[in-house]
Amino acid sequence: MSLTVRSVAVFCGSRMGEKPVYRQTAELTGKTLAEKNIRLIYGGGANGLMGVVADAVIKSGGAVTGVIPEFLKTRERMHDQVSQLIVTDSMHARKQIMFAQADAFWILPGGFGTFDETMEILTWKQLGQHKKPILLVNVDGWGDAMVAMLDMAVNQGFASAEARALLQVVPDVQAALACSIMSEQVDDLPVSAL
Ligand SMILES: Nc1ncnc2c1ncn2[C@@H]1O[C@H](COP(=O)(O)O)[C@@H](O)[C@H]1O
Repeated sequence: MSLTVRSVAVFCGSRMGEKPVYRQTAELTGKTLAEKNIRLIYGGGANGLMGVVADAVIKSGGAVTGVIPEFLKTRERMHDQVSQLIVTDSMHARKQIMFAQADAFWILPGGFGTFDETMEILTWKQLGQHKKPILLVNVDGWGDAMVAMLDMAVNQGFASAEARALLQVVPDVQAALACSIMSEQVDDLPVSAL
């Protein structure tokens, strides 16, 4: 992996959620990515927090790649202002492209789709398919239940502590940015130094 994070895939809700802080964090995420010249990779919709992140990147002059399956173009209101839009023929193709194009993954508040994306990218890492940083931005305790579930799997002997450490929980966007860069540098160390 190179020393520069060039792109971040953001997984988050296709709805706004209940708390104003979710929207504020989505806006800050987009602004931060644009200011750091980091391309946003995301699900390509204009709805919910996903749309808020994309709009904030665009407003701040950044680059956005949206990846949306054909069958979701209407339901998730395909964004028509992104720098690059990739329309896939399946959810699997969407996930694969998002995975391939991202240097790191940030998880913001969301629903079932966000849970699925998080678990898939974490389990791919557990299986040694990648070493990219995964940061769960625990906005106002939104991620507590998911973190508890992961910890329970370790406590009950279904996952290793090493696997649990493949996902980092951070309090805010600035910490996600810092950890993405730090993790990358650790990945760049020769194996003997780890
Ligand atoms: N099963 C799924 N795999 C991957 N992505 C999914 C799945 N179901 C929904 N999604 C997408 O995730 C985002 C966020 O969904 P929320 O349910 O609002 O968290 C959205 O783009 C879904 O298409």
